[in-house]
Amino acid sequence: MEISFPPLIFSNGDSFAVLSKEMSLSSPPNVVLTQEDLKRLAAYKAVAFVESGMVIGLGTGSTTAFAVEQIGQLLQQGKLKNIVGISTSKKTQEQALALGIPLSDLNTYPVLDLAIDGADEVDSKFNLVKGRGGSLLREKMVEGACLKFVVIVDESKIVENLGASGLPMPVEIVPFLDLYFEKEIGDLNFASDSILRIAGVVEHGMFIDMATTVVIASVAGIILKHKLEGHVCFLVKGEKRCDLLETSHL
Ligand SMILES: O=C[C@H](O)[C@H](O)[C@H](O)COP(=O)(O)O
Repeated sequence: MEISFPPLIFSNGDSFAVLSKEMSLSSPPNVVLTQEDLKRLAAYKAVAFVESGMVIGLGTGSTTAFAVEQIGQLLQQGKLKNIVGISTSKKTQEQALALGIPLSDLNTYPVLDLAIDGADEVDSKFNLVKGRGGSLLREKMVEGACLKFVVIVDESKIVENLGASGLPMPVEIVPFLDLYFEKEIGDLNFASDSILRIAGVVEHGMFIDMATTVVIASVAGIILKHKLEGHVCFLVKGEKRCDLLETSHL
């Protein structure tokens, strides 16, 4: 769906400037984009993939909250119609209901058109670490059932290899346990199998080969990476440039 891009909001400390589409995108205000600004930009870009009639997986976290908010607003404005959301957490469910987004579940809709969610780490092959915000199992169930999975992150989430951040790998068990790796994770599938074999483990936070698109918001612009189509679109200060690259370069 082609929707008009919402005004870009640049913040600098306490002051915010709004760059509307009528204003020149080639000369944005001389302000620094905060991480919140970047999360919002990535989220809004992902919502452009939402079309009327779709069943949408609604992720969890501070980045996804901007996307849910935007979907709610587009529904209220009549720019989106007949959307059904499948939420991945109680928090997202509450936000979606407050915005008037109709919700359902995987029993009713076993296949979703699209899911939008944030991530804690994204590697060069679109593998993810998720769950540091406390949601993981429902995210994996919902995002494993969608045809397209758009991941929205600011540039701080990009890593060479999963585990590079040194932060805990979320593993859902009873009770909750954080699993630490001493170094970056090499063989993701081996690590996954090993963790899942531990008694009591329900699921872990590695989302291996699930994401189809990653939207990365950086101070230089928005980068769209599509895994299957094998190309990268750069949106730098509103100017769209598509470069054809081999998937292996992504
Ligand atoms: O458990 C939380 C989810 O996996 C989030 O999508 C992830 O932690 C990223 O969250 P945020 O957008 O708040 O950084």
